[in-house]
Order: sequence, then C-alpha cells, then structure tokens
Amino acid sequence: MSAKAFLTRRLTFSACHRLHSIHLTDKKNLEIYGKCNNPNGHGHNYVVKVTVCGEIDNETGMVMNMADLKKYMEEAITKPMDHKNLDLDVIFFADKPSTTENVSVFIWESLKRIMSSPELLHKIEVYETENNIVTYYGD
Ligand SMILES: Nc1nc2c(c(=O)[nH]1)N=C([C@H](O)[C@H](O)COP(=O)(O)OP(=O)(O)OP(=O)(O)O)CN2
Ligand SMILES: [Zn+2]
Repeated sequence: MSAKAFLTRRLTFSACHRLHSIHLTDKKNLEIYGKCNNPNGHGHNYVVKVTVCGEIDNETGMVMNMADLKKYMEEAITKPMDHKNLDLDVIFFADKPSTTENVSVFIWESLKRIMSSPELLHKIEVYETENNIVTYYGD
C-alpha cells in the first residue's frame, strides 16, 4: 500500500454572465439576483482549483502527472468558458442559472468525462470573486 497524497492545480479564466433563472418571473429574478440580474450581464476573473487524490505510484513518484492535469483542465475549463458568455456559449447553462455552484458542477462533470482516471477527482474550488468561493465534491 503506497502513501496517499492530494494534488491541486489552479487556473484562471475570464467570462461574463447574467444571473437569471428561466424557472422564475422577471420580477422574482430581479428580487433574488439584484444587480447580478442586469440584462446586459457582468464579468468575472474566475479562479479554479482542482484537487485530485490518490496513491503515489512507486515507479513514477506521482499521483498524477501535473502536465496531464493541466491538459484536462484546459480542455474542461479554459476551452469551453474562457472569454465566453457562459449563458449563451455554454449549453449546460441554457436551462440553469450560471451561479458559481453550477459552474462547479459543470467543471466536475466535464473533468469526469475527460480524465483517464476520473476516480481520482476529489474537489473543485471556484472563486467567482476574491470573496465568493464555492467548493464541490461531486455530491
Ligand atoms: N450563491 C450564489 N450567490 C451569488 C452568486 C453565485 O454564483 N452563487 N453570484 C453572484 C454574482 O454573480 C455576483 O457577480 C457577485 O458579485 P459581487 O456581489 O460583486 O461580489 P462580492 O460579494 O465579492 O462583492 P462585494 O463588493 O463584497 O459585495 C451573487 N450571488
Ligand atoms: Zn457574477
């Protein structure tokens, strides 16, 4: 049995969005989301941290090659969301508000599809602003 370790990689991306739920009236949307319901949207410089957890391989000394994690994150996060309008460009948000909670779920599901060892995925942290942070463990 090898020692277990947690590996975290960080990336940033920029995107705009509007908080709006198709399941609510315009009045209710404005009441709930306030300034974030502005029809023309607003932008964020998101910071994402992805953590994987697993045994340190005896031969390679790694849980996962950081170069592979970088590649997965670019494919699952940068490619679909960087410099995009989340609501219009990412189909996942067509029927869901682009809250940081839902951005975290999108990243988790995308990484799970792409990674060659998806069972190693442990945690997603998304910083929408310096002060607003969502943590997601996939359940
Ligand atoms: N549960 C959630 N609440 C809110 C979310 C979210 O994703 N999940 N998102 C927002 C807005 O998108 C908004 O852009 C947040 O920005 P802002 O209020 O400017 O951010 P700060 O709290 O960091 O700014 P302060 O200056 O500290 O008010 C809103 N709610
Ligand atoms: Zn926002």
